[in-house]
This record gives sequence, structure tokens and C-alpha cells, in this order.
Amino acid sequence: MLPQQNFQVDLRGVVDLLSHHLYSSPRVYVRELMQNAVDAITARRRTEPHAPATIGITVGDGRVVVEDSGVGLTPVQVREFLATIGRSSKRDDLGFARHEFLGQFGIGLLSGFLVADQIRLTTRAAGSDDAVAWVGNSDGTYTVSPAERDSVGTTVTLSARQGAEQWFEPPTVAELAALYGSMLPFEVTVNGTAVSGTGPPWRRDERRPEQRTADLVGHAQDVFGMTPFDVVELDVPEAGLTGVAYVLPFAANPAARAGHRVYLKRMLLSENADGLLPDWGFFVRCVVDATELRPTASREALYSDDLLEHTREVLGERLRGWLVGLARTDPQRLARFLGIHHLGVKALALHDDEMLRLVEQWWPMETNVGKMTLAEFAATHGVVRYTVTAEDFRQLAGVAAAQNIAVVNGGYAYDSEIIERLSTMDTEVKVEQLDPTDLATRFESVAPAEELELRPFLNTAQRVLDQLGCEVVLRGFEPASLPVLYLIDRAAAFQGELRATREKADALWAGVLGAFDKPGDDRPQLVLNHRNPLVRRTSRLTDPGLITSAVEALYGQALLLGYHPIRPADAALLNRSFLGLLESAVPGEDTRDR
Ligand SMILES: Nc1ncnc2c1ncn2[C@@H]1O[C@H](COP(=O)(O)OP(=O)(O)OP(=O)(O)O)[C@@H](O)[C@H]1O
Repeated sequence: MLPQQNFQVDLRGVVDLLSHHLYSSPRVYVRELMQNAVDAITARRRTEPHAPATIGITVGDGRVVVEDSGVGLTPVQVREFLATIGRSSKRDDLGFARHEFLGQFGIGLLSGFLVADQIRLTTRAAGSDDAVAWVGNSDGTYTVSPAERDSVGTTVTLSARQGAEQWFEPPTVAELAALYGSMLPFEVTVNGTAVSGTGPPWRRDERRPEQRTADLVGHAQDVFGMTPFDVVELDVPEAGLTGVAYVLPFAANPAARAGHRVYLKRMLLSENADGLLPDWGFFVRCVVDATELRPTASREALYSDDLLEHTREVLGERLRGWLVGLARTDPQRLARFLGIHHLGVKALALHDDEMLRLVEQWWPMETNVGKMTLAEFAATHGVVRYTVTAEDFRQLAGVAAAQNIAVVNGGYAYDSEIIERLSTMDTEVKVEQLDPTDLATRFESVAPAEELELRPFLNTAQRVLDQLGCEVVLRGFEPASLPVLYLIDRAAAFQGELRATREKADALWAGVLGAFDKPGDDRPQLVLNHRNPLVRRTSRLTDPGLITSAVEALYGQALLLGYHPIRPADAALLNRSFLGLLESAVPGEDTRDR
């Protein structure tokens, strides 16, 4: 058998990996040193519950010294844990990370090489009289020698490498220490000033409830710069998670990544962590502390595992419960919430029944009979008739109202899908898309004798509109002030697009598309309103030229009123009719001279 050989590791390569690829900024060295100090204190307190628990950081003259009252290392442990990259005292016998510690990978100390060429560690273990100094260099060499140290604990010293001095400025270090360590349960000082506070503001203690709420609001103002709409308390026992979700007082972009402030064992992991909430939870920003969630190796994000997934589900439930609770106890407040966050709630309603109910009961939609919720609409009008686009609504709302048809504008984001989903969830609710051509069936036909009389006019009008693929119809409908209506049903809209594509496509493709084109009576209709005085007068015209111009003008007007797209042929027609009408309106040369 061939002899087994060990990999050799070139420390320069590892340091390069850490500085350029693992951590997002050299600033993390402060966190890694603090974290080791925290773990050392935690380890010491397991056997000495009343041992001192202090982390003192001294910074100045390009030097940072971190001193802790933790468990320390014996000379043997120094050789064991500091001589091998990837070796950690924080794993159990099976090699698993021990859950009480922050560290687990055995690489954190190396982050010192992001800003210094040398790491100097002096330590004395609890129960040992021998202090020892370990000095590691960024070229991969280290020395171990006896040292002097009175108290149990560890001191780590770094001197700024040229170019890294900014990370050794006292205000910078103080800021970083406060950022990472302000919630730690131990005293942390920078040059003698405490940066650790009183713990998470959501902790349960002797504070009066009003004081606690004020603290939470103040915390949101400090970390997110906003006064929250509401504060939702969070608790996921399986993840050892507690915290709060601050409901944003302004609309957030649902597509924007919602970052949350996550602490692990009271130490800041990330100010912008992903994956904590379901995507729809974009209307809150959370601050949480968890003991059981795992960090990635860079310790800047949450490790995606089953526990994180479970946490996401529980937190989603919690937010949903808050919303539903608001609907029950404070509808006015809910209305204000929806005023801000309706887009998110609607997006959620597309796959969540309770949210759908919330929208149905509480979100006022635009209808042609005033703003009302879908629940009110269904109760008053039976069928929830709706348009899919806002254009359809704008065109048809008035006409439909005049025929006593109530219509909801389903053109806003998610609205028509929400209406459709409502009928699948609740068979009691009848929903129906308003088909523009259905409206025409409600219009009054013109008396046969009169229609016969107007045939010549209608024939001329049809000839004009044949070129545009449109059918002319004469009907009486309200409002009488509306002369004309261009109605296009969904099938006709599809056929229209098909024809337009065919005109542009090459012969082969046009042939393929042609197979789908069904000629027939699903052409769009230009409905002339017989109750409109102008249309009545127009229909009595006899001059074919004038009829042509008038019909073309009415057609153009109908397109514009209905927000229909104007094709090149339509634009040409509008132009022609305008000039034709102008021609007949302005007296000719010979008449003017007379
Ligand atoms: N302040 C300290 N007090 C006592 N032991 C320490 C201290 N700092 C480092 N050590 C020892 O050195 C080892 C390596 O530390 P390092 O920060 O590289 O890795 P880690 O903390 O174990 O894991 P991680 O890479 O996840 O931080 C630790 O496991 C610990 O035994």
C-alpha cells in the first residue's frame, strides 16, 4: 500500500482566499476577535458561573488589543488549536459545532491577517499558572514561548499593516464593536467606554409595557430610520429565535430584497440577511436574535437548511396572524395598512386564502358605481362583473352604468387575478369578465322601418369600414350623449393581432398563422348610437363623400375614446376624414367671392 501523505497548506493562499473571497470587508476582523472572546467567556462560565465576563478593546497608534476574561488556552491547547488551520476547540467529540459557541470553523482568527501581518496572542488557561505567547505571521510561520500574565484569559494584539490603518482608527473600531456587540450579555468596552447595552429591546423585564413599546419604536428609529406602523413580536422556539418585525410606514417595492438584522447568540450576523421571511413579507423589517440558526462560513448570512425553512414558515404564519387579527380588532387601522401595502397583500392573496378574504372584505376597488370592496359589490350586485384592463374599464364604465351593469375595474395590478381566484375559492361568488360585445346585446335595436330607411347610409358606412375590418351597427343606447362606441371582443382582439402579425410575417409564417385566422362575424363593431342627435343627423346624409368623412371621423373618435391603439391605417383615415370635413365646412373660393 502506498504511504498516506498529508496536504500541505500555503497560508498565503488561504489568507488571500479569506480576504478577497470569503469576507465582504476587512472590518470583520473586529467581529472575529470579539467572537472568540465571547466563546472563551462562555466556556469559562460553564465551570465558573461567576467568573468575570469582560471584553476590553484598546485601540490607538495603529494597534488593536482585545483582552478577555475567558477560559484561556494551556500551552498544549495553543499548539493544538492555533497551529492548525481549521482546528477548533468548539466542536464536540464527533466533530460537530457545539451549540453554545459562535465559532465552529477554526479559521476566524486568520481574519486578523486581513489587516495585520502578525497576530500576537497571550493566554493563560483557567486552572493553569503557565501563560504562553503565540505569534503567528501571515507567511504561515508561528512561534510559541512562555509569557507573563496575571489573570486567566487571553489578549490578542494586532498592528496595522501598511494600507490598513483606517481599520485601526479608534472611532471606527468603537463603531464596529458597538455594531457587532451592542446586544452581548457581557461588558464590552472600547478604550474604557462601554459599547454593550442593556440587551435586546424586546426582552421581557421589569419595564412597564409603555416603556417597552417606546424602546422598541426608538430602536426602529435608530436602526432603520423610521417610526414603524406597528411592531409584531416574533418567537420561534425551535430556532431559539426572538425578535420583532417592524411594519414599514411606507410602501416597499415587493421586488426589492428585504434585508433583516439578524443576531446569532446576541452577536450581529448581518444587517441585511436574506431568507428569514417568505418573499411576501416585504412590508416588514425584522430584528431577531437566534441561538440555533447557523451562519455561513463568512458569518455574514444565514445558512440555508431545514431549520431556516421552518423558521420562515413560522414567521410567515405570525405575520399572517397579525394581519388577520387587525381585520378582526381594528378595521380602520387595517384600512390604513392596506392603503400603504396593498400591492404586497394582493400578491399574497393570489396564493393564500386568508389574504384573499382580507382583500375581498377590506380593499376598496374601483367600480363604475363607486369605490367598494368585492364583498360589498357581490352583496349588492350579485355577479362580480369586471374588466381585465383599465382601458376597457375607462371605455365601458359609463356605457355599462347607463345599462345598469355594475363593473369592477380589474386593471390594477393583481385585481383581475384576485377576482378570478375568488370564484375558485368560494363557489357562492359568481364572477364574470365583461365582454365588450356582450354590452351590445343590451342595446336597443332600431325599428325595422327606420333601419330600412337608413340602409343606404349604413351600406356606405360599411363599405368605408370594410377596409378596416370593422362591422357597423346601429343601436339605441344610453348615454345618448355618446355618439359611437368601438367594441372589440376578446376573440376579435386575438384575430386582430394575428392579422397584424401576418401582414408583417414572411410568406411561410403568414401561411401558418393564416390557418388560425377565421374570417367571420367576430370583427370589432362600430356601434352608432341612434339616440345621439349628431348620429341621427349624420345618418340622414346623402352625399357619399360626406358620409365617408363623417363615418371615418366617428370611427376615429371611437378609437380615441376607447383608448384603442391607432394603427397606421387608422391614422391615415383620421387625417383623411379631418381634411374631408374641413373641406366641406370651409366655403370654397367661388362661394367666398360672392
Ligand atoms: N480569545 C480566545 N480565548 C481562548 N481561545 C481562543 C481565543 N481565540 C482563539 N482561541 C482558540 O483558537 C481556536 C481557533 O480560533 P478561530 O477563531 O480561528 O476559530 P473558531 O473560533 O474555532 O471558529 P470560527 O472560524 O468559526 O471562528 C479556537 O477554537 C480557540 O480554541
